[in-house]
Amino acid sequence: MSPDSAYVTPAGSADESSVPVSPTTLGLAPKVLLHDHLDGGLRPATIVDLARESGYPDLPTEDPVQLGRWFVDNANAGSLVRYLRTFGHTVAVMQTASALRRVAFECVEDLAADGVVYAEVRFAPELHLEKGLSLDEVVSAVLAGFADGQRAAAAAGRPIVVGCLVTAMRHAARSTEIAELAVRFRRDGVVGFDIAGAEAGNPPTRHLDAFDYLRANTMRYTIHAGEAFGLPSITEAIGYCGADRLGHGVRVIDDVVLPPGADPAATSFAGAQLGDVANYVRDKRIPLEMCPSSNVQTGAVANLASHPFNILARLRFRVTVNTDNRLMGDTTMSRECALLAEQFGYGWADFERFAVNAMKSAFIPFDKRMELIDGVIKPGYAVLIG
Ligand SMILES: O=c1[nH]cnc2c1ncn2[C@@H]1O[C@H](CO)[C@@H](O)[C@H]1O
Ligand SMILES: [Zn+2]
Repeated sequence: MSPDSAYVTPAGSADESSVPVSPTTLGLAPKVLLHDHLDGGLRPATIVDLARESGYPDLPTEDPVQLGRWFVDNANAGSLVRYLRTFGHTVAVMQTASALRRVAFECVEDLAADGVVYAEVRFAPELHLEKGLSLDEVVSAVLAGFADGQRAAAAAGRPIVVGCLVTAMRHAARSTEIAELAVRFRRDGVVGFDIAGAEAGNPPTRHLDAFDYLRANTMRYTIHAGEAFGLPSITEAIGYCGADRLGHGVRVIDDVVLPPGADPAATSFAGAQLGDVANYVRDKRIPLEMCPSSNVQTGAVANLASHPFNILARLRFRVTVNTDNRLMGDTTMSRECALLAEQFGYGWADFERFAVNAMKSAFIPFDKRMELIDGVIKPGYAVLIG
């Protein structure tokens, strides 16, 4: 998509003083990102540097442009399991404190440059122990990089607040240890916990001890659910495991019956019938961390046009827009917004709602969320709406 192609905001959704919604202006809008993987967002040139430094011999190419292409091509796999294989190369070069700190710093720099004002970035500490770091050393290195990045972004006039989520891999058996790690670092920048990895065959109920521990310690958590696997995974994540948010959650649409012939890009879905699970998710305002491009890449949806984002947004589920993996999707937060604008005709009021939804759903304290909503997000969209 060319950076200059502007869309026409649908008639009636904005007045004439409004700045047009385009990839460029979306880059300026204050955005809130809740679902972004640290090991899915490296700059290709950094991977090449780190591979050279550490003697990692297995990169498919040392040309950063071709390497970036390689990740996208291989992540366009139509299957979550194949998509996840590409992480072998990024995780391989993130095995020292200095590499982790650099990747975390650059992540914050890239998000701030894209107009993200609040982000929760996640990664799985257990994957970064190959060269002898301890779990605590891994988390400390990443938090140091986030702190460096936030200082640099503020100095550059693009302030951003970043919280860290620690992820446990759902096929492994370390989730309680990782939950304890999250709680241990709660005063230092870890704001929550997550489980990720191949969904089929690894239901969230395998990790009930970890979720019990987190709740007993009043720590918040999200669960990747309803991405590669259907509604039962969502039912487990919320009903048995008590997830505060759902990573993706797209399959909640399986519990919504639309009137015959409904167009997924419509502006209203009057007459839609929600089942018990969909009602529970909507009634309890359980945030859906939706990642449009990633869902197409893994085959969770056939294409963007058939993505349930718009249906769920119009039915007033608490939808949020996210990147998942910027490297594998060759994407950014503003690009994900631009794709949605193009597909579903969203204007600034919609993007403001998605940003406020995400900010309300963040795992930082209420007063900090309100500061960002009232002090940054609302004034930012007021300028764009005109
Ligand atoms: O969309 C996803 N679904 C499930 N797991 C994922 C997704 N994206 C990344 N990871 C997994 O999370 C780990 C920690 O960041 C990554 O190493 C990858 O295996
Ligand atoms: Zn994810």
